[in-house]
Amino acid sequence: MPEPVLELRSVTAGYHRRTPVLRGVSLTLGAGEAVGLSGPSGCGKSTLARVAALLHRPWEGTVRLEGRPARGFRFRAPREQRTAVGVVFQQPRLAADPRLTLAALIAEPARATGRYPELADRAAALAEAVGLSPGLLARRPHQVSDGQLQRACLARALLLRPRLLICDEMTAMLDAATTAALVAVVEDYRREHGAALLAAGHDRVLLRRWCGTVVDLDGTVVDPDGTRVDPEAGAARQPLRWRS
Ligand SMILES: Nc1ncnc2c1ncn2[C@@H]1O[C@H](COP(=O)(O)OP(=O)(O)OP(=O)(O)O)[C@@H](O)[C@H]1O
Repeated sequence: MPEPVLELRSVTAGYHRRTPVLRGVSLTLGAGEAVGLSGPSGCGKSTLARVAALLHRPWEGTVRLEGRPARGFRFRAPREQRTAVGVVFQQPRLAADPRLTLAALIAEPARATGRYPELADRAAALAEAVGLSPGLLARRPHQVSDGQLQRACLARALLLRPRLLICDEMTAMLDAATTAALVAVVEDYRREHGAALLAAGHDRVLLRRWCGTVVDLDGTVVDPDGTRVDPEAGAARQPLRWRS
């Protein structure tokens, strides 16, 4: 059996020691699997996404990527683990260097890993796939809309061909047309590369259509037709324990 792409075991994490946001959360994501993460505002979806992306160090528990324990978080995360995960956040403006043109923004991971010339064609192809014209690619973040900037952020997240894509409320600020376009780009990418997806969001309808399986952070699993698979866990507000 292949190793899961992502495995969180009994993760406890937060920002203030006395009030952890995540308590004993476990989640396993197999290769090619798509799981949606829902739950009320402030329940810890983004925190979980950041732990999984090695951007936030948990206080307890383990994080494994492709079978290997996380060897560090944030700037200490080793490059091969960091680049195995692509992340798109809710607010593109907080995730984009305002000095870069959109073309340079998309190519940023290639430059950071010394693979720029090699991946220049792929960066251009991704820019086209997300619907950015050459005119828009020459602009800087303050000269484009949130939706246009988010398109660039998605292209950037896919550049190094991550095995796991984490979309943390990627479409929360976008209109229906942009949402549909970006979801389609993610789906094409996953079909082509067999990548796994962890998508956090408020829009249960979109998450169900997109991911098939949606898990509430309170432990409730919701299957594609909206039925609660495990109502007991939800009622008891058990920590999330999702294993496919
Ligand atoms: N950097 C931070 N410092 C301190 N507290 C934080 C920080 N980031 C988040 N929190 C707190 O942690 C809790 C969980 O936040 P998180 O953003 O993970 O929730 P969420 O489920 O993603 O919420 P939303 O759906 O509103 O985006 C909240 O109470 C929030 O106020």
